[in-house]
Amino acid sequence: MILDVKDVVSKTFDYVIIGGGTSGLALAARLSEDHSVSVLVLEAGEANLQDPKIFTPGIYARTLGDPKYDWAYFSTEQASCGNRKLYWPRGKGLGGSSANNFMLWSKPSKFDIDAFERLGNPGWNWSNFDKYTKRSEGFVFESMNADRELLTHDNLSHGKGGPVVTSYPGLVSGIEKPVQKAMNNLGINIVKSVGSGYSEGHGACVIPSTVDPATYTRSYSASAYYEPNASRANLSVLVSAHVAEIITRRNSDGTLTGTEVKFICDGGPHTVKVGKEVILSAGAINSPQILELSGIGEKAVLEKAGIEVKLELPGVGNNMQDHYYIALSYELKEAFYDEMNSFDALRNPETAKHQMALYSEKKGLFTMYILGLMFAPLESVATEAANVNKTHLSEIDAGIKGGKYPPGLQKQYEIQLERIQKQLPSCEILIYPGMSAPGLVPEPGKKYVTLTPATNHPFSRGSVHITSKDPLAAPAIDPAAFKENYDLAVMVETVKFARKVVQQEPLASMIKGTDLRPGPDVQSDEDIAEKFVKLFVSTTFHTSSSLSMLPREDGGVVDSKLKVYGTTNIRVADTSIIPLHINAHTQAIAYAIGEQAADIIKGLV
Ligand SMILES: Cc1cc2nc3c(=O)[nH]c(=O)nc-3n(C[C@H](O)[C@H](O)[C@H](O)COP(=O)(O)OP(=O)(O)OC[C@H]3O[C@@H](n4cnc5c(N)ncnc54)[C@H](O)[C@@H]3O)c2cc1C
Repeated sequence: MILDVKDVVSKTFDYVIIGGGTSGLALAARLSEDHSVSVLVLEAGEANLQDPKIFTPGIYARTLGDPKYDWAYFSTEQASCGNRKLYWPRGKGLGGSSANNFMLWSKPSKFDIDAFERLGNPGWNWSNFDKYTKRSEGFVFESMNADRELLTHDNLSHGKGGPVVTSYPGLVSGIEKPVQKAMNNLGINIVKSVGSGYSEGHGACVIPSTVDPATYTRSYSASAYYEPNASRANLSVLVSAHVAEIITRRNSDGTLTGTEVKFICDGGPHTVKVGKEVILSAGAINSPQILELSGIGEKAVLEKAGIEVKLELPGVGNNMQDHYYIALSYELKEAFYDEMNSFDALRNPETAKHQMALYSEKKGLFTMYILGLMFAPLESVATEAANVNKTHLSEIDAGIKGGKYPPGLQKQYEIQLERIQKQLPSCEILIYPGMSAPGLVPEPGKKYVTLTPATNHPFSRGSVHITSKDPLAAPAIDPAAFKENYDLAVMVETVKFARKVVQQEPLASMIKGTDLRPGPDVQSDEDIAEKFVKLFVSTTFHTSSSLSMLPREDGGVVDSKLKVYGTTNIRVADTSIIPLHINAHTQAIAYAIGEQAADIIKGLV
């Protein structure tokens, strides 16, 4: 149940979970299945339960930038992105980023998950990942979905009984098939599903979203893991409780034990006592921030911020990775308006009102969500792949041979080079039915389609660190996007491929003119990089790895039991533990991490 601050202050809870987000609530629900233990979740945001802004597909983006739902961070100035500060949304409130994400449910390739184990983490492999994602997923194949030729799925790659409901949309836009066919003309396979983990799953596909088709509302960690268990006497939640620090005791062997958690609520600082463990699930931006505020991290960072160094752990806040995307929007020809549904219509208040009335009958545009994706290796999208590899991977190779990289990073790079050699997918294109290019405004009455090229396996590594001892101050997020030239080159090639796709039939005949941005004048690789990618690229919001699960000597922060090195009872369970990024969107893995963490803490694995 949701408690009042006075019911929490100075009390003891066996497990104190910091952050009621995607992984945090999955973990809280599983731990509280054991009625003999008490679990407290401290969430900085509000409860926001049963909030139409969160649960209505079609208007989910409206929570972005609103401080009630979004931390709305910005990165530091990025030299390789036109000196821009990139907007960096993170979900705030119960559900965390599962409450404001775009709801796509995607799973990576087996190779990417098995890489976790190869990097020194026993038990973090495909077979366990598959087990835990299936434990969280409740896939529903809704028979009312008409287009069975498009809406393929691989029954075996979905969980059926889990609390997070996934489904295909009630209304399909109609643009996916022409795009798939256009991609197919360029040699991309149309595949039944990419969820099985095996590399043959590459290609153009459709994927489900976390929407319950019984109501066409978002299924997210608050509705799936918290609300059904809210009446458990041993599951307590305090919202609007901003955690400032984990208070620790030093043991005779030099290790630290978390004894209390300090948080700010109702204007004042308070503490709660830790009975057994404290688990950080504040996400890839805020979990490192809280560790640093607690005196655990890189010495220089802590000292600069005026924080006493209690435990030197240089990996904290480093090795941060992300995916990046850019949008190419196209106007559709009027002749195709009748057969194409696009989100653009919802910008008209009258149409939105009409569609909302249809939504109450589970019909119309509010039951439509993003569906089409493509995952492919560089070789499938770029005729220039061999050149790109030769030019830019030789820089990485030379760095490895010259001992430029620390040993932990070198091991990650060796795996990344191997996956490139095996031609595993790292380029992605998402099909958005409508205009979705930041800063571009659609003309009323018109319909658009947007292709969003994205890159999944950057060599660049960023960081997130505190710059002050004020727990309410935003940390400095430095993604170091395109620090490695290879990452920029892959993005440029994926953009070029997307442009080729729209020149293929049957899509070509449906498109009016060229991309609205960057437009026909921007053609050379250099121009695409300088005048488009660097100026308009965005995070895909899949920030990871800022508290990497790796051996300590490889820059790791947590071990394979998710325990922070040098501590006896502080763990991390969220996407910050991912040691090497994956070729999938990250909510499925965030749930799987919460599930696996619960089994670890319960001593089941
Ligand atoms: C806009 C957006 C769109 C996305 N779209 C998709 C998508 O379509 N598909 C997909 O698979 N993935 C998507 N993602 C990514 C995915 O949602 C996230 O990777 C995942 O949800 C992160 O889970 P987490 O548990 O690590 O963190 P979160 O879910 O972000 O949880 C962290 C929680 O900790 C709380 N917190 C932070 N600091 C404190 C503090 N000091 N004290 C107390 N509480 C604190 C936060 O408020 C939050 O509730 C998207 C993400 C965003 C932001």
